[in-house]
Amino acid sequence: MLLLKTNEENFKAQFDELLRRGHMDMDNVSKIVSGIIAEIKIEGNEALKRHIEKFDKWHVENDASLEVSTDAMKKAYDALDAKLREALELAYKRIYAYHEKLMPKSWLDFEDNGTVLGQKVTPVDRAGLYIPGGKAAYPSSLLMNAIPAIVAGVKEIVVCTPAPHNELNPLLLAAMHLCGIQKAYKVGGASAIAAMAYGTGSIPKVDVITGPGNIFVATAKKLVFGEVNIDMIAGPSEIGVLADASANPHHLAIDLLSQAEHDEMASSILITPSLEIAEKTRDEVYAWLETLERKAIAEVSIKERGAIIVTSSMDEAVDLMNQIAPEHLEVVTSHPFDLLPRIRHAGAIFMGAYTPEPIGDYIAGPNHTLPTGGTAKFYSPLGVENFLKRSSIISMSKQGLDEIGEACALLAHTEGLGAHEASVRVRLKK
Ligand SMILES: NC(=O)c1ccc[n+]([C@@H]2O[C@H](COP(=O)([O-])OP(=O)(O)OC[C@H]3O[C@@H](n4cnc5c(N)ncnc54)[C@H](O)[C@@H]3O)[C@@H](O)[C@H]2O)c1
Ligand SMILES: N[C@H](CO)Cc1c[nH]c[nH+]1
Ligand SMILES: [Zn+2]
Repeated sequence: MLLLKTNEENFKAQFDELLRRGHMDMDNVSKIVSGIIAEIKIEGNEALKRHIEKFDKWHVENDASLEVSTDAMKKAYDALDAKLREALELAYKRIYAYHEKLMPKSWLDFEDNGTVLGQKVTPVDRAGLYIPGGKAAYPSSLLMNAIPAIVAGVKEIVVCTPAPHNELNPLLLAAMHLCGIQKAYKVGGASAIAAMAYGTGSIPKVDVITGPGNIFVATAKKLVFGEVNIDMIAGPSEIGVLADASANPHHLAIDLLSQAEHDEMASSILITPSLEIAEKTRDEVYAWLETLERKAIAEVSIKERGAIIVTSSMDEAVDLMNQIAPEHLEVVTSHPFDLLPRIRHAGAIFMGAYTPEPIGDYIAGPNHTLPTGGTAKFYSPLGVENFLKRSSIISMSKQGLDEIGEACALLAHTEGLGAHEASVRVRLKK
């Protein structure tokens, strides 16, 4: 794990290199992914079956074996241990309640002259949810993607998730039952994204694709954008931590590893003005690492994309963190809310010593599908709005048209668009 100091001569070059490593280099994988997309476009299910055999290591007998039965979902739900079911349902309720608050409204505004302006909010007809499942199963991602779609009122939800060796995690199946999923397919990676973007014999074409995934998934979403809408680029997980001398290095270290264990390409960066916190946290990272089941993944991630930066002030730490724009940002300082106004770019912000990032991954309520690779500078967390679109409503009264029509006709005339001008002028009071 790199330990950098901002007062060192070559800091700027080292920081730029760190940013470059953290920001996903999609160009390298886009050739592979373009090939996969082209095969799905041309061959549909036949290409899907080949890709599943290659990447998920099972033989697909026929088209029907791509489907996950609702019966299997119900059986998994019924077989859940009572405590686990309670935990799943608590997560469902909290995520649902949070996303209900995000719901934008249709509205109409009545002007005195009889003109009515407004907006109509409508869910998309069909949404495709990608639920990752290569290195680990993500029942939590199923909740995080399905619930906003349900709250938005999407009628048809399609789920794609890889099933390595043709096996699906029972909690994932149970979560599908809880969310009332009717259409789910055992397909992963770029093939799944292409299948939902273009449609195959089995998988229907959708209007929007949401959900996180590895670099192949993130790149595929970028490449099919335009054919369908996408939520964002939500690739390998990231955590940034801002800490002062009040923080507990034992806690900071395991928080950094919580994201490193997702993927060799995950990144974890602590920025602090305290050299003591920096050094102790680095030692704690290596101590914790030995205890992890997913040590092999976390070790690569920490080695290649892990860093601790010591700054001369907290202001400088915040500035650097804004440049990184991490997916998750923990603020572990004695007065975290004092820093909030200065924090500009992060997918989700976790405030204070008792808000470990994983509480947001599973149960707090806000969405864990978040922008990565620096894209928190312009993307927001997944929300109901990703499943909705707005139509504007305009209704002019005769008086209303008389009041603003002349100005409109003049603008149209000046643009040289005579039909536009006449369409308004022909209705105006003589
Ligand atoms: N940003 C977020 O909101 C968020 C949330 C949860 C998880 N994640 C991330 O999701 C990712 C999950 O990754 P995963 O790999 O476990 O599952 P995944 O479902 O994203 O990817 C598995 C699929 O990748 C494809 N694949 C694997 N190797 C390939 C290769 N060499 N060439 C082409 N395709 C290949 C296969 O089709 C496989 O089915 C992690 O990076 C994790 O950090 C991000
Ligand atoms: N931290 C991930 C988002 O980057 C979400 C997740 C799901 N399960 C555990 N973590
Ligand atoms: Zn996580």
